Amino acid sequence: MSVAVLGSGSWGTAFAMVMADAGQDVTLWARREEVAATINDTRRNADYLPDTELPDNLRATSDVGEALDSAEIVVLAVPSQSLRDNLGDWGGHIPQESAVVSLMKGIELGTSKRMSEVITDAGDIDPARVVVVSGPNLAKEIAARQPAASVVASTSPRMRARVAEACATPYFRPYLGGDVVGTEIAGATKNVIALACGMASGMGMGDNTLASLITRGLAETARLGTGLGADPQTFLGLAGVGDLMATCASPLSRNRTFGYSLGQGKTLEETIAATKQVAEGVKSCKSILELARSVDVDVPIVENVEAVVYEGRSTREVVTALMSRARKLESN
Ligand SMILES: NC(=O)C1=CN([C@@H]2O[C@H](COP(=O)(O)OP(=O)(O)OC[C@H]3O[C@@H](n4cnc5c(N)ncnc54)[C@H](OP(=O)(O)O)[C@@H]3O)[C@@H](O)[C@H]2O)C=CC1
Ligand SMILES: O=C(CO)COP(=O)(O)O
Repeated sequence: MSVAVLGSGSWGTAFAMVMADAGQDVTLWARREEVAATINDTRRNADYLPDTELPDNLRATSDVGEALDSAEIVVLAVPSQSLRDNLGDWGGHIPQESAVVSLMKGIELGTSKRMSEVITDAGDIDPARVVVVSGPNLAKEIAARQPAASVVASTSPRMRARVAEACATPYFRPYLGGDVVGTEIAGATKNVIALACGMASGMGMGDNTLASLITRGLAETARLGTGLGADPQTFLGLAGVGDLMATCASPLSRNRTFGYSLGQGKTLEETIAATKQVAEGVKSCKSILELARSVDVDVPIVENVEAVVYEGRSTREVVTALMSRARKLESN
């Protein structure tokens, strides 16, 4: 199959490698010409995955028209907040019959839209063509070809089957799903919970704190998702608890690392300056909070992370705020 992957950061490159390993003919679009040239010349993405040798059936280009030409699957792997603008530039080139895959885990600022909604809006794509891939998929581990599983979700059985078939390898196992809303809410919200876990670790807190944050983080994620019409089962699966466990625990997570820096007492500005890759939760905490308020769902961990990032609250203050909330039933 002919596949275009638009975005050559950590996950775009690693997922392009997965699809090439699965036997597809893959073209990876890089916005900088020198990145495309280096990939073609050295078989490595020196900026993002320098230790990974990329297969020969993966080639790079900085010409989006060339990447998209006759693609049967178009994979989008750019930061969530730039997607709308990118689609404004690319929309006309996306082939009519292609499946359009979102790898992004974020919610758009200003509109509180999920990435599949941005794709249908800004790219003028039929929702049935959109497929979301989400799960515990830290790019560096996938690039090292360590076994992992993921959810390939779409309302269209045909489109999700096409994408799952195209990315199945001995080390990457796709599961099929129909709950696009739940899969996207799980993926975006876990980044904010990972920020909170990083903050706690940076402050020196141990495993009880992390387990409490992960468990209550899952509860508020599921509450938000079901409030938006998602299937509650999704949150117990790979895109839910699976991705939460990987991201909240791993030093490879950019969101966890960002939170850790704040927990250690670095300022927001210092932390942003030290962060070279996208940590989606930093922006999405605000859009997720707005989304939750729009459906009257309580998301206290998200709310407190947002207070640190956008309102200058200290990590100590938010620990006190979370621990002194009114008592309630665990199941509520
Ligand atoms: N990394 C991971 O482990 C995983 C990431 N994801 C999700 O995948 C998405 C992409 O993440 P990831 O690849 O890791 O991000 P990275 O930060 O590693 O790479 C971002 C990529 O987007 C490009 N880019 C940045 N700004 C723009 C813009 N305005 N227009 C077009 N391209 C732009 C960058 O180009 P340049 O190099 O020129 O700056 C780079 O190629 C995120 O939503 C993330 O949450 C999902 C699962 C796993
Ligand atoms: O989504 C991820 C793993 O599944 C990657 O998380 P980070 O963006 O925090 O690195």
